[in-house]
Amino acid sequence: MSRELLVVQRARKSFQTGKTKPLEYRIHQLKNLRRFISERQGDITEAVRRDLGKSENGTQLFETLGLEGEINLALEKLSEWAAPRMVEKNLLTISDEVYVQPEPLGVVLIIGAWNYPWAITLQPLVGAIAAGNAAVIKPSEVSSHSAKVMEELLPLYLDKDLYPVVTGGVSETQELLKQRFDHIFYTGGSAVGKIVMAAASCHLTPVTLELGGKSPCYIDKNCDIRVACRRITWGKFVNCGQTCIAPDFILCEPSVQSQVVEEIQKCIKEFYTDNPETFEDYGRIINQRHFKRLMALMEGSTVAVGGASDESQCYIAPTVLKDVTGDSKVMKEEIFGPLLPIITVSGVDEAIRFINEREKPLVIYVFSQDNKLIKRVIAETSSGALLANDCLVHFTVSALPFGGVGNSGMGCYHGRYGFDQLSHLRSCLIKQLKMEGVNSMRYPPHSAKKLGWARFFMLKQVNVCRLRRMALLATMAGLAAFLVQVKEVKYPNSVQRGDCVCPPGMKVEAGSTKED
Ligand SMILES: NC(=O)c1ccc[n+]([C@@H]2O[C@H](COP(=O)([O-])OP(=O)(O)OC[C@H]3O[C@@H](n4cnc5c(N)ncnc54)[C@H](O)[C@@H]3O)[C@@H](O)[C@H]2O)c1
Ligand SMILES: CCCCCCCC=O
Repeated sequence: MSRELLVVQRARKSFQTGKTKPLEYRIHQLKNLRRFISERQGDITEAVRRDLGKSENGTQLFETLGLEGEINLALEKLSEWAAPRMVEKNLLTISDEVYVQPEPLGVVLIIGAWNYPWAITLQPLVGAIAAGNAAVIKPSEVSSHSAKVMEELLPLYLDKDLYPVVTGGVSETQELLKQRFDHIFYTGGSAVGKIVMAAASCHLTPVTLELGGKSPCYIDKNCDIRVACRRITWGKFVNCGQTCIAPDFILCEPSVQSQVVEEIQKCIKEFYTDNPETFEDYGRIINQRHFKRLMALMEGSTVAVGGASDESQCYIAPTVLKDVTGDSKVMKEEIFGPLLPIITVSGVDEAIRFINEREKPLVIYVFSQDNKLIKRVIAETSSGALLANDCLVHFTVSALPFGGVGNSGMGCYHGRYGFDQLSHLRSCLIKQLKMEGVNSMRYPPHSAKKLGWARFFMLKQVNVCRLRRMALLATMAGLAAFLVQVKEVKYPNSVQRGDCVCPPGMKVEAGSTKED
């Protein structure tokens, strides 16, 4: 019996005891997860430094801050998210109890990626715990230090049977994928995404695939190019470009290309100094395989900024490539590193065409002062998300579903979306055994008359909230009418001005009510 099978069996057995059902239990585990992050911040930071060369503050900013926010939100909203959700009814079900009851799915497999090894692996876990699931956590073997710390320390805080960490590489992941799960939440590249989905299909297990792709960034020539370039430089070179939502390439008109290059060059210097290699807030490429892949991607393109590298350090300087074309090597795959190609287009029409000829990206970025142009790009393209005049920040908005579309993924999470993604939204309808007569319209023998009634009863939607509001208004109106009558009896000579009723003894003057 494999270790992976044992772990999944243990998680399922524990889940089946029903201990994750009470919200108090989930809250307790979420609080423990929060405590893990605060008490073990040092271990986390050190692991990420060793994996990706990130600084302490950088790790807090990009790995654990968002995680804390997601936990806090789940703690605050859990009772609301988990409560029955009343829905609109039709006339046929008007007297029934009709609602959606979120319920846990069972055992979830979370497969993480290496680029933000904590945020990417533990954020789905927040949703899994909140929704009342067990979860097997498989961190990426590529960020090996983070995986080790997660394996050693997380069980000190969370229930070991319900939330086990399984480390290992491809063979361990494939062994896990043979097991039966109730949901698989995978973050990583599209090629492995297909392997995951194929494996899931054997058990008809639903999947969330958080994938990547080439996210385009269009700069309108009429925008504030200096500000645009600051935000793009930040979004691209943070974590050395190893960010799923980093702007992959720039599209702009030829007339602004050199200004864009100049501004980005200034920002690189301002953010990372003249020598990013020795600057603590500029990290490293994860490993030599990716280093070599990135160096090869540059072949055939003109370096406008940067280009320096050191293989022994897995260092590649923030680099801008100019006059790149759609056929260049760097445009053949997701870059996922600190190379920023610029492709010139004749304007927004060509930019939209260029985007639509390719796979649907995780994000489209547009920098423009023209709201109509932004809305046009929204209307004429498709992507997981669209951001105008900034980069990355949508990841921090828990109220927005985070996820891809088409080749950039399926399903979404963050905040309530994470809870819903890992819940079964169960339809519940509770009817009484009374009023059987109403049902005759749907029983055989069928007739045109019965069909007419069925049309009326089934197609008429009733908004219960509106109905309640109307009932409340009617009650208030009734009450007001009653009070007026009482007053008429008590103060027969009272004066009414506008909606103010004055008892006798009060004289009404223009703009005020005065006592005699
Ligand atoms: N959408 C998002 O939220 C998001 C976040 C981070 C990264 N990404 C994407 O992830 C990609 C980078 O990650 P990666 O793919 O290099 O990560 P990776 O190599 O760490 O792989 C991800 C996971 O898949 C497993 N895996 C790898 N090969 C496998 C195989 N043959 N069979 C079964 N399992 C296998 C690994 O063990 C790992 O746990 C980029 O495309 C990036 O855009 C997306
Ligand atoms: C504030 C930005 C955080 C970015 C996290 C991106 C996750 C995908 O790689």
